[in-house]
Amino acid sequence: MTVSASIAVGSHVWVEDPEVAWIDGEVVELNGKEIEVVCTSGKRVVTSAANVYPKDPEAPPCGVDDMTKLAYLHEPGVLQNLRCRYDMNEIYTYTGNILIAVNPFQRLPHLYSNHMMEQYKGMALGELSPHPFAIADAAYSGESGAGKTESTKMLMHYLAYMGGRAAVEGRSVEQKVLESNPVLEAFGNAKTLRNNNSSRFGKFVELQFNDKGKISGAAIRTYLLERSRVCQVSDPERNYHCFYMLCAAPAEDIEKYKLGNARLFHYLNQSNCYELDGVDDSKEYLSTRRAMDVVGISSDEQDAIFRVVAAILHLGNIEFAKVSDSDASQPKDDQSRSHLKTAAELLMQVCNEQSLEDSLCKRVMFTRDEKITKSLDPVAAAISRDAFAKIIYSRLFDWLV
Ligand SMILES: Nc1ncnc2c1ncn2[C@@H]1O[C@H](COP(=O)(O)OP(=O)(O)OP(=O)(O)O)[C@@H](O)[C@H]1O
Repeated sequence: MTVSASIAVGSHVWVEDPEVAWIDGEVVELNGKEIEVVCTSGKRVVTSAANVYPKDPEAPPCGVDDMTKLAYLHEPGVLQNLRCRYDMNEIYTYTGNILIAVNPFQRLPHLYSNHMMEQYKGMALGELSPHPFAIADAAYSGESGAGKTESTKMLMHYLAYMGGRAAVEGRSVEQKVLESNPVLEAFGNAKTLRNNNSSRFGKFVELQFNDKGKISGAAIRTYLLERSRVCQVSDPERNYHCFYMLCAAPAEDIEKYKLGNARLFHYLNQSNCYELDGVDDSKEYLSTRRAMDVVGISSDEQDAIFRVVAAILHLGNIEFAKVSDSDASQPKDDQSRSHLKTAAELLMQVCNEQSLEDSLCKRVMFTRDEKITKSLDPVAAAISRDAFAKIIYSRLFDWLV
């Protein structure tokens, strides 16, 4: 940056110095393109006007915590600011929302205590002194719909592009890695008030590279899937995408899983939202199946996955009624019985119809020397049904991951 036009006798400037990088001084003489500066060190320097930078005489002596507050954002200005702060053990400085750290070459434990974490929790960037906790907090608390998931996918695409083409049989590793996204989204994402494709779980993705810099695999860890959504959806949100996809599957699959219109299922019809703008669930079903093929989920496994999804929808439609003259409950009518039978069939080996009914309508307690079976009333049976649906969905999700 050349600012020679604004330089006059008396101007405060920065002059390059072979020993200390930049030294400040006052212009005492202008001589064509050459200027003479008396430095604060006492040294007199004659240099080209093009080689000096203006110095802000009003810059605060302790520096500023955000470089964007500097009058001049040039190299000597930036370095001077970092130095003033460093001299006061202020090793962190912002430039907008970028954090600059200067190595203090000493331990500063007071900066990283639990008390500090407590302070930064939920604070907007810039409200407190510059700190890595503030950056971590901003990254951690990116609002729903801010673009975390999409940005992660772009990053994965780029890294896969840079480190792609590892030679393996069949599909390339990077394709498998990338196609894991739509599979997880089908089962872990849902429409919320703020985001039509909101991730309802936390995710940590580790891409692994071999010694030639090619992608060799990925490890994905997920945290805390929102389970309550499986049984409870508030208008105008939706349950997890996979339920709607399966209800929009081709006719032979609908028949196989004994499904139908999403509006028929209690776990879906608590909200009036069934479709998403610009999304065709029948196409999404097929593309999720394709992504599962790419990831390496066999067709038997895919069938088992969707049987569990369908079984959950049938479970949700089982209503309970009181057995006359007792506290016990049973499926309310033929329709509920039929859903119970279908759920048991879809879950196959896991349970038969009677044991499924018992598990929903009774509670078994073990004491030291006996087993006590207690009948549940219809309200408690419905709670136990929902708990069962949530647990099998979250186990399915964990298995998929
Ligand atoms: N870079 C982008 N290009 C195009 N669309 C985007 C981009 N980032 C976000 N979007 C749109 O915004 C929506 C929300 O983004 P995204 O799902 O990434 O948010 P998020 O921060 O992960 O939210 P949540 O915490 O709810 O999962 C996306 O479904 C997409 O439609």
